[in-house]
Amino acid sequence: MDRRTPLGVAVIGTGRMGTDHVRRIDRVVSGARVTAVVDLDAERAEAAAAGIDGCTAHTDAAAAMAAADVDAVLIASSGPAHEAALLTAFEHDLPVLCEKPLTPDAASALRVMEAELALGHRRVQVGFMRRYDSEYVKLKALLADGRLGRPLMLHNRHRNVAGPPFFTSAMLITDSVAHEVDATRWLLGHEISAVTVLRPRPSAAAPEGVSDPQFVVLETDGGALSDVEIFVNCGFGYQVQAEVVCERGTARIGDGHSLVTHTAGRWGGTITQDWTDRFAQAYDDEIQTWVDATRRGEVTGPSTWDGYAAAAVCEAGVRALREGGRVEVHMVEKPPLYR
Ligand SMILES: NC(=O)C1=CN([C@@H]2O[C@H](COP(=O)(O)OP(=O)(O)OC[C@H]3O[C@@H](n4cnc5c(N)ncnc54)[C@H](O)[C@@H]3O)[C@@H](O)[C@H]2O)C=CC1
Ligand SMILES: O=C1[C@@H](O)[C@H](O)[C@@H](O)[C@H](O)[C@H]1O
Repeated sequence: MDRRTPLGVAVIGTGRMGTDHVRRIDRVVSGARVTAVVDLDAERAEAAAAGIDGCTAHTDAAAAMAAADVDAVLIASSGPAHEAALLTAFEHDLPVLCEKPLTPDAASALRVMEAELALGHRRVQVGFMRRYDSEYVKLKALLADGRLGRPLMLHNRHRNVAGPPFFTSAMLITDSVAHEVDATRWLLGHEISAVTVLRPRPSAAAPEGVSDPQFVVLETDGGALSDVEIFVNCGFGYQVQAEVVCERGTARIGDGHSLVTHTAGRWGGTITQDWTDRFAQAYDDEIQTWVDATRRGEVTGPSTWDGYAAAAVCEAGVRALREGGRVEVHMVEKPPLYR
């Protein structure tokens, strides 16, 4: 595309994430503008379009994607709606940034991958934004330079203040641990081969019938272990921490010590309360990188394969949660397009 023309983006889904991405494209990143917004809830779509010059509001994603001023699509609808939006975007051969999860299960992720393979070129970047977080980027670089030796274990903690009311035990894995699944694969460069889920007694803050917290153990094909404490009703803050244990040392991120105060006989800092705060820089860099690559005619970042792999691992995790024991992950062979 002409480098002087901003990329026209249709944002599908204007709930919490979609509205934040609309703001980001409109006010933070360069080289793009929001030309259409879509939500099943017409009032939400209209509210998101209000005040943005030339932005139209729709309730039907297909109508928005057919518009002449739409060059690319950002999907931020709920997970089960992603597949239909992705397939429509492929019909128009439009580049897509799709929020995680790519789709909620491995079979639908595979259908999306097959449709992209039929196009013959990559079109999708999946919204695994931790790959753009400055702390995760530093950890990845440290592991890549080999100074600490081979990684043996990765300890992850993922805590939310309170899960949404519709969250089930399985969603702790498919919606939340999905991030650690991708971070583990990306940091270590391994595929995940088996999943075990252990459950302590539920917190009194967990809704009736929801297993929260959970302790998920991921085994990798490179012989490493990655464990994840997921606790979505911890009540006190939003914390995402990771510590890698290597042959010659350890490295840790996510302690949130950017400002520590000492006063009145106490010391301390603040804890972020949600992802829009903790990962603000990561979302900004993720969307800017997507816009820049799309304007160059390239697709970079987490691919449809990565979205499929995460879905397959999470599906094994949900089986392990329900049936107990260790469940192996089965995936199709990686197609050459994603190697
Ligand atoms: N990367 C990250 O850290 C985060 C990612 N997410 C992901 O972002 C996506 C959206 O999550 P939230 O904004 O929290 O949800 P939300 O429930 O606030 O918003 C979803 C919106 O999509 C709309 N929608 C549903 N089906 C639709 C369809 N077929 N066409 C058009 N609109 C449709 C709903 O009406 C709603 O307004 C999910 O995939 C979620 O997993 C959410 C939170 C953080
Ligand atoms: O993706 C996200 C949410 O969908 C999920 O529900 C939260 O647990 C995560 O922390 C957040 O990053």
